[in-house]
Amino acid sequence: MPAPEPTPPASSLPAAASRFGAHVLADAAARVHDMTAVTGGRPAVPSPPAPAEPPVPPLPEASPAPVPDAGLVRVLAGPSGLGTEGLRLTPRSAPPTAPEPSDPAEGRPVPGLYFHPVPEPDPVRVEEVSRRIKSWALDEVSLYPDDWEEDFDGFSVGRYMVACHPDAPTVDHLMIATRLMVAENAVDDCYCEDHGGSPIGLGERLLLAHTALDPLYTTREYQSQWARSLHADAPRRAYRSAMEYFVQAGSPAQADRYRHDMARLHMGYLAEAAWAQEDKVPEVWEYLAMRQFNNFRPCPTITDTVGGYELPADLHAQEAMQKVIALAGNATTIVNDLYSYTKELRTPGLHLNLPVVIAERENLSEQDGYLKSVEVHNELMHAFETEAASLAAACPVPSVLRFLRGVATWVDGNHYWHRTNTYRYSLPDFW
Ligand SMILES: CC(C)=CCC/C(C)=C(\C)COP(=O)(O)OP(=O)(O)O
Ligand SMILES: [Mg+2]
Repeated sequence: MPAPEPTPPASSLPAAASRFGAHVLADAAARVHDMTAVTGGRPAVPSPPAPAEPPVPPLPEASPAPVPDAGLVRVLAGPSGLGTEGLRLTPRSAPPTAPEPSDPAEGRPVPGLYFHPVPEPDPVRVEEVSRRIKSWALDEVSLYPDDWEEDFDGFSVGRYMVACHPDAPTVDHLMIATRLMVAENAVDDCYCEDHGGSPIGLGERLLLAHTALDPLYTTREYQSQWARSLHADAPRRAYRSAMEYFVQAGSPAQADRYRHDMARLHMGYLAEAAWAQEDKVPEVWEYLAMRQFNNFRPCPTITDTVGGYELPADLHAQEAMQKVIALAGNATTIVNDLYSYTKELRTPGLHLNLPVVIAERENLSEQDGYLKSVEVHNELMHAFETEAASLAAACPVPSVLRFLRGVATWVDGNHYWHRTNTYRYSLPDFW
């Protein structure tokens, strides 16, 4: 992949530097000027079995330069609520967000949900990603037995990832996200949920699988036993292989960011499992805390790797960015609670999700628990957009702006996938 063209930092950098600490922004600006350093020292795309790249039509958003397109304008536009006027960078009359899909896929949105439509994902890319991910699943990691094929296809991971990463420069970049998404779901399904999962012994399984992401370093005798264990089951094979590709494509800091996000995810799975073992329905805030960890966060936070650039670690670590990421992850995950509500009602036992927990803990009907969850989601989305707009204004470094745009696009693509995945999800009859 050719290195992206360097983009000069925005002219307001000195003003932002006075608020953020000159060293942080000076470092960031230096890295933005030297974007080739980001991809120049390592392969831009993973090298394990590298199939030939088919011709992919260039996408309108493929430019590495964070020019304010519709997605970024929306981030920068911020919310419209009381007291948010000062945070908005574009006038309230800013043009509408994303174009309406020309040939909309099926599936209706949750009534009253605050979301942004996305353009239909590029069908050429969807087909190619779908073809390659199946070949990876079957030939490289032996992910599933024959009778799971329908569920694998019904998950439509190609459509999901193409919708969430429209700025990926190549299909190889999209595959980085797609493998990880499939591996993450294999762990959830096989260790925690419908495909043989259980809360019993989950801590052990998750910890051992985590070492496929964050390797064990030990004595020679035990090192080889550990290395063999990574091939022992489908979730570990998938984590190991997907991480190998990711590490080759990203920087050490990006890999470390991902490992940290996955440790968060595994901690969230454990809290959910503990409540299942105890038959406990947590308080609503406790559920929301668990769901901030058992969360889609590891997916939007790789948007820079998939986009072929890097958000520097110090800009990723700043508190305002962490808040934006957490709010985005929480909004996307409550979207899952809403769209998967009926699927989860059908599973044995009480499957916790926000509508169920609100109804139970606040003595509401199922319908009112659901409708209140829609409001919770909408407030999270507005808070995400407010905080993103505020950060974009305060720290207008090109990689920050592009990352914020990538996270916002992921949020919208995630909603699109949930809405249109009628194989997996259906809405309750509440309206
Ligand atoms: C892709 C990824 C990081 C997933 C981690 C957690 C996860 C599986 C979700 C946030 C989705 O929630 P849930 O387990 O409820 O999924 P379904 O409702 O079964 O689709
Ligand atoms: Mg769910």
